[in-house]
Amino acid sequence: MKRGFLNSSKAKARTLGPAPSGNSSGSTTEPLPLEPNAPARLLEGLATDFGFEQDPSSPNSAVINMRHTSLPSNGPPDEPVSQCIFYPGSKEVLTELPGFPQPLMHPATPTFCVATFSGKGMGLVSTRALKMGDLILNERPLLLAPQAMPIYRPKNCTDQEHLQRGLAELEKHIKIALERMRPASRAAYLSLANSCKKEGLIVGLFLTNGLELAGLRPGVQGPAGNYSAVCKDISRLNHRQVRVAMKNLLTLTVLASCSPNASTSFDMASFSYRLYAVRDIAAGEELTYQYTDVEVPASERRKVLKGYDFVCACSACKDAPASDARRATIASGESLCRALIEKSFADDALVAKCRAHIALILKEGLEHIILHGSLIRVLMYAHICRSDAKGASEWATKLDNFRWENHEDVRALLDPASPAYKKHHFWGTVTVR
Ligand SMILES: C[S@@+](CC[C@H](N)C(=O)[O-])C[C@H]1O[C@@H](n2cnc3c(N)ncnc32)[C@H](O)[C@@H]1O
Repeated sequence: MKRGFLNSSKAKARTLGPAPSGNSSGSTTEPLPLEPNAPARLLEGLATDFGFEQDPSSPNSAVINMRHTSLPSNGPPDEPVSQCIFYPGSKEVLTELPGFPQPLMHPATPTFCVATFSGKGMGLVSTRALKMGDLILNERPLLLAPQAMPIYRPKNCTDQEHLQRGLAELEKHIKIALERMRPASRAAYLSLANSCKKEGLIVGLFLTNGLELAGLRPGVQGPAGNYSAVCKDISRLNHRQVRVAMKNLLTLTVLASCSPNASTSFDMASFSYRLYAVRDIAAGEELTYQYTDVEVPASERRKVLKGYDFVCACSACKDAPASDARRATIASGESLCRALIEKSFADDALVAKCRAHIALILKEGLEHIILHGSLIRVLMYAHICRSDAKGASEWATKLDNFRWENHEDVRALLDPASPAYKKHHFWGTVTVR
């Protein structure tokens, strides 16, 4: 999953993109009656599903038959049913997964609560100390919808008109999804923050609170296949953290950050987001999430965050020249990984540079970025190549904590005495002088 909430209004306009060719159609289907809050129905599986008929009298509406689907869980009756507005084929991507939908997995003891923050509205706060890699929560979306509705674009339609039509189409579909929601889910959706008031309540809430989800539209890469998911709790995550006084543990202090302390992964099999701590988090710390690419300069981040109607006052934004320089160096780290791989991990100077790069990443509070995991991986290999199981297992342990990322399974390498080391194809390939 690509991280980040929806981008700025400008970027949203772009995601409406060129309209696919084909027949035009509209949503003529009457909304289904509200789903009764009946557990028995939940267990019937994928209970309700309907497509949209073509409407030749409405040539400017959707050109693809979107499918409204309720995705119930196989878990306890109070687990939310997700209302989904699918492109054709997306539902099948999910339902063909073994055991779909698999149950959610929850932390053994509660990890967070919702609190109100001055100037930021509500947010999430840790209620206990968390370690890097700890699961904070696992949540199924209230609503999943395309980031932008595929609509027909007449020849002389301006960008602005096209955007407005797309948003109107999106609103039409979200209204149907809201009518199909259980009352508690609908109330949760409607209680979220709206920083896109110009777009109206229904769409504004979607744009403010959606998390991008890619890879669910068969055969389509990029924005035209992307969805956005709105969740009850994860959508409450703010972008910059503050520390709140909790049980007299901490005083109120504004901490750094375009440097989030939490990150998500989307698990298709349970159709849910998992939120993980990306570094150790103290009890009472606000949980934060990145809304925009944090490797770009502060001025670019500011433009995106303007779409969310706030100016980030974190230390990286405040001391932009120094932080931008460090982040530019960090962004160049991919070439370091490549160079070390090209040298078959044998170059000690490159190994030292990778370590220094990780130190810089930690200094900037960018533990969650993909590059951090990549550097740890190449260092783990460098130790395996030098027949150093102890050193390698320390990096493997760090990599194993990257639960928010899909990386190779390193569990067999956590114990330095594991026989997996001597069998590893890199074992002993570099001679230590
Ligand atoms: C996805 S919502 C986050 C939850 C929201 N605070 C609430 O009350 O539900 C995004 C909105 O939260 C607010 N927000 C998030 N991070 C912020 C920050 N660092 N400073 C000020 N406002 C922030 C902005 O209004 C933003 O549009």
